[in-house]
Formats: sequence, structure tokens, C-alpha cells
Amino acid sequence: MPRSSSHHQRQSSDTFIFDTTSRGRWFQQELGSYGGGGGAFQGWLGTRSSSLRKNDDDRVFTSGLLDLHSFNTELLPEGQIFFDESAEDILGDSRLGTKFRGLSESQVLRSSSTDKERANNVAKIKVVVRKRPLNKKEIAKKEEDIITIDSNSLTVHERKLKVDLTEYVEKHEFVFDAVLNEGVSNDNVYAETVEPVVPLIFQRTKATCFAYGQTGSGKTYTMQPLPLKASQDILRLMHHTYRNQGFQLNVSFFEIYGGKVFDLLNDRKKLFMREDGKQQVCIVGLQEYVVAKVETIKELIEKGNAARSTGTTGANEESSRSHAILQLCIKRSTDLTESKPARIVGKLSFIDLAGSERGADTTDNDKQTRIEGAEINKSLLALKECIRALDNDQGHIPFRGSKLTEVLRDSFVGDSRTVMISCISPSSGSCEHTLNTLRYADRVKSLSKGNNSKRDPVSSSNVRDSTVLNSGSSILSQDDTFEDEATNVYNEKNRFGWSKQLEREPSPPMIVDRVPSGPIYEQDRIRKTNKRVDGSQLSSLEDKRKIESCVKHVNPPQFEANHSVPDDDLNALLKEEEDLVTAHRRQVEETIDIVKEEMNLLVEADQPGNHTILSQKAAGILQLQTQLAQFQRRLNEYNVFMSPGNL
Ligand SMILES: Nc1ncnc2c1ncn2[C@@H]1O[C@H](COP(=O)(O)OP(=O)(O)OP(=O)(O)O)[C@@H](O)[C@H]1O
Repeated sequence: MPRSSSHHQRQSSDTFIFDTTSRGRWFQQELGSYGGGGGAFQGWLGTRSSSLRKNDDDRVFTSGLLDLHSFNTELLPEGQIFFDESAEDILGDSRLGTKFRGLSESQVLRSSSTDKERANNVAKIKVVVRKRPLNKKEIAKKEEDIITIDSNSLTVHERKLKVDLTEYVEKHEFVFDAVLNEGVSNDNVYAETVEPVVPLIFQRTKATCFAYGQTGSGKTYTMQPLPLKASQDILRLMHHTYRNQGFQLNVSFFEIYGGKVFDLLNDRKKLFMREDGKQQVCIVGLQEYVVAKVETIKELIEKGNAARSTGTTGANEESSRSHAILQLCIKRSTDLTESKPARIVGKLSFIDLAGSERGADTTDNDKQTRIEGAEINKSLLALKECIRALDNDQGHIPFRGSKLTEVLRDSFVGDSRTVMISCISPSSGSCEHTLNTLRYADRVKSLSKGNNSKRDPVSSSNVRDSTVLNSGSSILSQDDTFEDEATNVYNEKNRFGWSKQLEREPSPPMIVDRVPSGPIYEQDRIRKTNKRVDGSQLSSLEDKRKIESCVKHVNPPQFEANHSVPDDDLNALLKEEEDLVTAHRRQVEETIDIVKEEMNLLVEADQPGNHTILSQKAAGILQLQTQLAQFQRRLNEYNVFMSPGNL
């Protein structure tokens, strides 16, 4: 499309109107400047091609600046939504320029209050989990389905080996707003997630729906059909319930890749974000399309999807390496004869987040992939923080934590709704990722003030129930003891509002599962008190160590009161998690020292039965050393996070 370098008003944006008579041709039309003017809006939805021509002087339109807020933020006064079941379809209706008629005042009030009631019934934050079926690769590798679902609760059955190589299953139970099993169709996913939100966007609500989960867990599969289905419903509402009321549907589609914004509907044109004096975020030159038909939206979505950045990860050959954001914006022009630009009424944003695989999984990948991973993780962390701040009605919302949250800023203020769909793989090979995803979801859920009180205690701490398959004793069977002790010791909240209990499970890139987090134990070294010991005597040493561990602890990292600078928040958050990992690492090192001492005692004791115990302990040490290596990798990942270029 031709462009000129002519000056343009900062509030104008490229808006395209689809010509319903000539499929596939787009007409670009300038919306007019901020505050009106231009009268160029007469050719919108449903008008015939004759009115969809360029301006008479054949002026070429420049790429403008789409202010996501400014020229649309003056929202409709309450009670202006009218219902007229018998009116004609909004499209092609020549009466568009007239005021709405046909309803009595009482009808209007009734309709409005019904909609408000409905709006109040839709939770501010809804967390839904979707389990996908095992895929061919997983079946070929004979991986098991380790997820069971019962209504809105879900259990992960994690197979674990004790240090003495006995196997047991650790159950992790979670409760969410909804849990969808592998048999659930995309239609049902829509009905459970977005459908209830759609009517609200005609009521001045901004809603965000995003999918979260490890690479290959089904985020794109889940997200892709949603905007289309939502558009269908929106258009249906516009054509029926809200017909002749001046509503229009605008579509834009862009991605955030490596901290940069690209327009997926305009040849991946690089876009820039600006913040105006009112701290409103604008994406300069983002193209918006005014659409009236579902087929058109389908074409746009396909076009945008084809332009997305994908790469290959270990788990998904066509992995999304970017966050893709598709926005359906409802605007309204109350009186078209007054040539005022349409104003935003509500907005529905769909975000297909990039895969949340951790640094540890990307060791084989190149630097670019690792940096992508760090960038992705940073935005996920920031997103979680924003949702938390939002739901706690916190004055300060750390939007600046990432480009993603900056772009979504307007979806976090005012009357907003957030739907998070956590996608999980059922396979045993993805167990740790699945737990990470569920913990992230659990945290998002727990962020809700409303949810805290209603929350099922079972879900709040991923209460565990370890079932021993093949019992055996081991000094290193720590999974079943430390965490519970830790929970009892600390339950106060840190400055981010998380209880230490929740903090035991760090954010996605840093999940440490096998070693207890939370309180940091200062473990006394076991002294050699007895030259002749056997395996059974060691258990008393173990008990002693546990008791001492429980009593002697140092305080977890403390942070100063909340600062108002957003980046400081994120930095502090990352630092806090880094400290936790360092603490875990130290604890593992100390455990290794203790086991070595015990092994020395066993060697010195030189009893016949001790050889088996010794080899079990050696295996245990190997396991712990593997954990140490993992910690190191995760700390390296943090270094990428913390590097000045990334924060
Ligand atoms: N619920 C499901 N039912 C059937 N197949 C599914 C389901 N979810 C995902 N799949 C299949 O699994 C594969 C990976 O899914 P998808 O690309 O959506 O993962 P993703 O989470 O978006 O990955 P990435 O983050 O790497 O982009 C695809 O082939 C997809 O068709």
C-alpha cells in the first residue's frame, strides 16, 4: 500500500475497511484526528463499495499512530446500551446515522441492569487448565499419562525414586476454576473461558485471555480458534442485540518478539510504542481493520498467524517464540453524522504466549534461543506481577516489567477481566514442566483477593500426599519431611504479598522441586561420636539432623518496603528468587557433606551389611550432584535475566 511521508496527526491510525463486495480487497481510510475532523468516517461497516473509495483528492494516507487509549478512552456513559430485538441487521442499514429508537426507558434500564448483573457474575480472574492428549512421540516413548481430573480438581502423579532406588508416587493436587480433560473440544473451551466475557465488552469492560504452558502443551491449538468464535458472538450481538447502535468491530494483530513489536497484519512492520502525557501506551502505526464478517476475521487471523515468528524447541518443532496479541476492539460512533471518530467501548485481547520452557531445557540451544527464553520468562514473570497487583487493587501496577505488560496496560486498568488457560501435557516426561505450569496458575489464582477466602485449602499449597510404592529408608528421602516442616515455620507474607509457603515454589524458570525451599536451614555438621555404627544407628543421626534443621534456621531473604519504581520491583523479585535458589543450592551442598560424613562412618564401621547402604548413599550423592548442576544452570539463566540489557 502506498505511503507518503506527509505529516500526520498523532492520534490517527491506519484503519482498513473491508469491502464486502470485493473479497480480499482492503481500503484504507484515515479515521481523522484526535478530537474529530475530517468527516472521513462515512464509509464504515456495511456501506457499499461506492463509499469505500479513497478520499476525493486521492491523498495517500500515512501510517498513523494508534493510541490504544487516547482517542477512545472517553467511554460511553452508563445506560446508553439499547436493545431492539426487531430492528434490522446493523450492516447495510441506512439508518446508521440516526439515534437509537424503539425502546422505552424502562426497557433500557432493565436491559442495562441485567447486563450489569451478568457482568458481576463473571469472575475478575478465571484460571482454567486444559490437558491435551498424549501425542505420538510420547506414546512411542511409552510415556504415561500422569494426570487425573475430577471435576475442577486435578492430580499430578509424580513418580519418584528415593535415594535407595525405591519408587514412590507423589501426588500433587490442585483446584482451579475449571479443569478440562483431553476429550474437551475447542468449542467447549470457548464456552468455559471467553464466551461469558463477550457480552461484557459491550459494557465497557476490557478483557484479556491468555494461554500459558510449556512449549508443545497446546497453547496455540487452544488459542487459535478463540478469537474467531468470539468474533462470531460479537458480530451476532452487534447485528441483533445491539443493532443500529453504531457499534463496530476493529481487529488488530501484532507480536512481541525479543522485546520488539511487529505488526502481523502489515508485513511484520516494526512498530514503536510511545507513552503520552497521560501515561497511555500507543503503538505507532498499528493497523486496525474494521470488519463485519466472520470470514474476513478468519482471513486476518490466518494472515497474522502465517507471519508469526516460530522456531524449533526440543518439545515443539514449530514453537511460538513470540507473544502474539490479537485484539478485538468494540468501538462506537453514537452519531455518525457528527463525524466524530468512534470511541472504544471495550476490548478483548487474546494472547498466545510464547512457550514457557526453562533455561535448563535450552542448554542445547544456541544463544539466540536462550536469550529468547530469558525474554519470554521475564514477561511471564511481569504478567503474573501485574495480575497480582491488579487483583489486590494495588495502586502501583508494574506494567513496565516487560513490553508485554506495557502493551496490555489498558487491559489491566478499569473494569477488566482476565482469563488464563494453562495448557499441560499429560506425559510423565513433562511432569516437572506441568508442575511448573500448575504452580504458576495456582499463584495467579491465589493472587485474587476474592479467591483467597473461597479457596480450597487443598489447592492453596499443592498439598502433597506421597504414596510409597516400595518402601525403604534413606537418609536422603527428604521430600517427605522438609517441606512440611518449612511450611509450619514460616507463613508470614513477604513484601510481594506471597506467603512463604507459596514462595517455596519459585516462578516458572526457577522451579526447584526436589529440594525444600522457604526457610533456609543451617545444618549442624554431624560429629563422629561413635566409631562403630551400622545402618540402623544412622537413622537416629538422621532424626537428629532433621530436628536441628527445624529449630536452627536463618531468616529468608528480607527486602525493604515497596519502592515505587516498577523496574525495581521486578529486579527485587528476581533477586529474591535468585536468593532462594542459592539457598537451595547451599542446602544440597550441606546435605552432601552430611551424607559423606555418614558414609565415612559406615566405612570405618566396616560391617557386612553396610556395603549396600553405602552404594545407596553414593547413588544419592550422585542425584544431589545432578541437582547442583541444575541449580547452576538456573543461576546462569538468572544472570541472563539480570543483565542490564534484559531488565
Ligand atoms: N487438546 C489437543 N488435542 C489434540 N492435539 C493437540 C491438543 N493440544 C495440542 N495439540 C497438538 O500438539 C502440538 C503442539 O501444540 P501447540 O503448537 O499448540 O503447542 P504450544 O504450546 O503452542 O507450543 P509452543 O509454545 O512451542 O508454540 C500440535 O501439533 C497440536 O495440534
